[in-house]
Amino acid sequence: MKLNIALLAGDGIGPEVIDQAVKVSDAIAAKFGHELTWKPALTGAAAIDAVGEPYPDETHEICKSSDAVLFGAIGHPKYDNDPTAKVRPEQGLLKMRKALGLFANVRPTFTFPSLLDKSPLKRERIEGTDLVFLRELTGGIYFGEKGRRDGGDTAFDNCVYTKEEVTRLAKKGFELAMTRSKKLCCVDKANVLETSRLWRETVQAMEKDYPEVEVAYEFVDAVAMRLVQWPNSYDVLITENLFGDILTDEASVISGSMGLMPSASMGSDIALFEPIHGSYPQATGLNIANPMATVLSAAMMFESFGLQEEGAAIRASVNKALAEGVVTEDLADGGKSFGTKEVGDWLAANI
Ligand SMILES: NC(=O)c1ccc[n+]([C@@H]2O[C@H](COP(=O)([O-])OP(=O)(O)OC[C@H]3O[C@@H](n4cnc5c(N)ncnc54)[C@H](O)[C@@H]3O)[C@@H](O)[C@H]2O)c1
Ligand SMILES: CC(C)[C@H](C(=O)O)[C@@H](O)C(=O)O
Ligand SMILES: [Mg+2]
Repeated sequence: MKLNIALLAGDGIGPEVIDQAVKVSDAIAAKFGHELTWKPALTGAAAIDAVGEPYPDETHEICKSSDAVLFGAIGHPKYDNDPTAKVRPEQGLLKMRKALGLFANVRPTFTFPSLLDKSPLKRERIEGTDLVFLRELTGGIYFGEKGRRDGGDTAFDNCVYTKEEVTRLAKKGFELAMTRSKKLCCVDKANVLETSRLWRETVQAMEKDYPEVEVAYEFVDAVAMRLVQWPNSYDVLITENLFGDILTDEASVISGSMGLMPSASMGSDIALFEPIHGSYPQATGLNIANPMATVLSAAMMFESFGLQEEGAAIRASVNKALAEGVVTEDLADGGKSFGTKEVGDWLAANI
């Protein structure tokens, strides 16, 4: 297969982890006879520095004309520590998601056999965990009207959802549930929020179209607790943008590290693949960041093209590295660790 992939490395550890995902993907292409063409493009703080905006038109054109996008991470402390900055790297990420129509963010949480005793949660709690969040990605409080009034002393962020936005995300959730254990959990705050009541009523109305799917409705605060208490009681979870952002970082603890969890953002045309973590600025240039979340995002990318064997080969290489202790310091428990690049080299060599 010939594939053009837009490559948005971004900031902080973004370029380091992206390099490893490219290396592993190139090893896959060589082994399985594919032709990958990488199309690098600017985003985030790096794009602001270069051209004054975090998601330039040129980057958008490159994304649109590619078969998929592989994304590292964006964000820089100079913006995090300056709440008054008007142009921010994160705006680029949000603009990109909206412009590419990436409304469904698929965030799986799973465990790795060799890491079951590395999680801060007990083995018997996490063993067998294999759940998927479908996080709504282009609506809600992230995209509602925001601003200040009263001379700047009052701030507001509106949370807005339309029935159509809920329906298209929930449809993906029901469809995914049908391919798995037919269990769907709608996570909301319908006891308080009007937008959540719209979510609940919309999902309830869709139940009749999927009679085999058992739907549970749970409040987000309770899910935050049960997720770490009984993670393997969940399978497919659908939720709005902000709840999904928070719960998926929490869920990464189950696997053992933020540096392990991949994601796919789907729309009607193009899909984007990215780790769920950020630019981890403290690690920039130190060759210590875990590249596996980005490498596994590349596995999801191959699988999205129907290339299951290719995805499986990447997952097998990651599992082997974890089992043999070829890990970055986040998983080394103070013992022997390898650099970002060395883990990437090992993964590519073991494809
Ligand atoms: N999708 C994105 O690009 C994205 C996601 C989250 C945060 N951000 C941005 O990243 C910057 C830093 O945010 P943050 O510190 O809250 O989140 P972060 O995900 O960058 O880091 C949080 C913590 O997770 C761990 N971690 C993250 N990635 C890791 C990796 N690859 N290997 C090992 N450990 C890893 C580290 O302990 C780190 O301190 C901010 O500017 C934020 O806006 C971007
Ligand atoms: C950086 C930020 C805008 C982003 C989000 O909140 O969606 C990040 O936390 C993520 O999870 O991709
Ligand atoms: Mg996040």
